[in-house]
Amino acid sequence: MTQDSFIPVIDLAPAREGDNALVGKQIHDAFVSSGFCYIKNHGISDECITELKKQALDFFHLPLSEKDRYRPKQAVRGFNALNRTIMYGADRPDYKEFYQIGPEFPPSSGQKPPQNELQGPNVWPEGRPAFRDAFLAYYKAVAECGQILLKAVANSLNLESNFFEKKYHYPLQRTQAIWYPPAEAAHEAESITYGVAPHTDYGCITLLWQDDTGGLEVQNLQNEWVSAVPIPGTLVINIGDLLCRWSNDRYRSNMHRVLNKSGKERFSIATFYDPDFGAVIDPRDLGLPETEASHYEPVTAGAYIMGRISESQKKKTL
Ligand SMILES: O=C(O)CCC(=O)C(=O)O
Ligand SMILES: [Fe+2]
Repeated sequence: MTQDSFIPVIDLAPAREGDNALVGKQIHDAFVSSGFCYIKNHGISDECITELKKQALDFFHLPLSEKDRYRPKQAVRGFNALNRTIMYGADRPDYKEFYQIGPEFPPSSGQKPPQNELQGPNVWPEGRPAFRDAFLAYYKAVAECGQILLKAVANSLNLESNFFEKKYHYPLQRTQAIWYPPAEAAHEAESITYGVAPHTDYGCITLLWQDDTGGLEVQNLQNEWVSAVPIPGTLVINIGDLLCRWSNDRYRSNMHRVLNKSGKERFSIATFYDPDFGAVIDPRDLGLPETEASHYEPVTAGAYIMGRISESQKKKTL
């Protein structure tokens, strides 16, 4: 299998027009083997991406003391400084900074979802309305792309096209602007400092925009690292452990990592597009044949993701 077919480029345009069959087939093949694909015609405008990149880089280039005013009180909001996140199983922190936003549910919306650590007010840097506008515009645009993508994923699993819609009323969407500073000193001799240490994602689906620096690597079927090279005009899509579980292990939640060897800064935007806090994830939803036992008990998306976050935090030595 060539690297190109291992992480194929899939055109989302037919699915945007409501035709999910071809995209569903391509997604099926990609998620069974690598768990990764690129999508083009994702619908997020260049202006939207460029503006968030500009605003976020302006912020990341500020002195740490200024950025640190927006350190999260809650696990999933605001600014996270260099050397403060450690991947489960890793022996040292990731060499990255990130700024994260998530679902808010303002009282004016009239919606009363369950309150928990994954939902709540976002943190915004003072005096930077353009930062907030750019982040929120991207957050909305990437959610629209996620909804279209999930219809095709439903098709790929022989489910009704609105299967995921019913589990995504108040999605646990976390979007992170991620900055990997230049890291020459981080790659001396025997010691590797990862931008992100090898891991699988926790949730269902991840939509990633990366700049042209490179550094994202994915494990192939021989457990070798292959580069997910930047392809202009695309997003990288991968599935996480929760969709692997939901698919009764049909789909692969694949190991990946970031190694910024460029000597330059790298910028990416990761969106973890996950179901409602209370959505029940049960492999039996797939209509398993009688001969196929469900590999997992039902679990709610919120309990599962919170469990994974707190497990990873227990291992923190920071
Ligand atoms: O920045 C990237 O290219 C990937 C980041 C990633 O894998 C993650 O945050 O889970
Ligand atoms: Fe990841």
